[in-house]
Amino acid sequence: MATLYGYEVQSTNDHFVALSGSALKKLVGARSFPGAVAVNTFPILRYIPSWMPGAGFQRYAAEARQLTKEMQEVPANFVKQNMRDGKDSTSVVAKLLAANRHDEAAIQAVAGSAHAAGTDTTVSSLASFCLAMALYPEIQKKAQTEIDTVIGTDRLPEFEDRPSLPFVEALYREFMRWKPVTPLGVSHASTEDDIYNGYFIPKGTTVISNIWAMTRDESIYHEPDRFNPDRFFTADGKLNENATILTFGFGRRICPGRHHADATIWATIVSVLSTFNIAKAKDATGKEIDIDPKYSDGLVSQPGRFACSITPRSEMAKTLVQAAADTHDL
Ligand code: HEM
Repeated sequence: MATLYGYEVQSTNDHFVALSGSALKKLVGARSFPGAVAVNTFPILRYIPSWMPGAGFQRYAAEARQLTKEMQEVPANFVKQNMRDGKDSTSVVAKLLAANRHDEAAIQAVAGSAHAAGTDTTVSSLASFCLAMALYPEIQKKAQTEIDTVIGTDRLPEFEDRPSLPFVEALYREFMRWKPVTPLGVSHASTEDDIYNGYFIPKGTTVISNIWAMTRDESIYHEPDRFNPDRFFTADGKLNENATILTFGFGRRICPGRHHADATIWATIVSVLSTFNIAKAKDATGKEIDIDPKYSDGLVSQPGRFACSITPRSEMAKTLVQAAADTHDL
């Protein structure tokens, strides 16, 4: 929201977040997947009137359309007001509006799709990171030891530190593999007849990339359900060449926001690892609460809610976090 609209999200009860949350629930939920609703397979069904039994998809689509429209318009209006007040010239939408080279509907759609594509996906990957850290404390400790050794404990990590933190890098690759955010990618249709591995694929066929299966390929990932960053190291302890994050998709339509996501997610995990401990939460008797959240179906798969405890690693860590919050007026 800050990059696109120059808007700093409130930590609770944020109006814009609530609005985009309602739209995204419809856009990336289970019904959004090809084949999940009969009309996707039999397009003629779209002529069924919305009042007929079995035409729930019509009402779903109408609600999704309305929410998507609001999700695009409301933050764009916020930018326009800020520009009139002389408060915003640096957000993506402000720059595009000021350049006056595209019509406003296109600008709203570009910002809306970047926001829609980048929000739940990033949140899902960070939730899987927290889950992995709570479930595998020894791996968390190893990453923290690397950070403490390379950076020390008296400053927060910077992007320039990234090449010096190979274990954090492997940890990032591993949770993006372990729980792929988009298990079945985004479907496409073939634009012409094709033959692949002896299979005839007629023009117009829906093609689904099974990212889930790729991340579970035992010939590459031994015991694929185990969270194990060490699988990304060579025998002599160097990061291996397997740096492709499959969950960003492939080819011409690969996620264009992947560099933004990669930077955001890396910066978040390295900052959290350097300053906080993530652990299983405890019940009133002090016993650890087991966690094994169910992941949602749909275009974007997210873990259900789970309890965990997030505590500062030290007094110095508290000071660093407070100083960063003060600098950014949070
Ligand atoms: C963990 C984070 C993310 C994941 C896992 C992810 C994944 C994906 C995938 C699988 C696709 C479809 C690729 C294909 O068709 O093969 C996609 C498309 C897209 N992503 Fe991302 N994405 C993420 C973050 C972002 C961010 C932060 C942005 C924007 C800043 C973004 C913008 C887009 C857009 C606009 C498309 C549509 C591209 C097109 O249709 O040509 N994504 N993403």
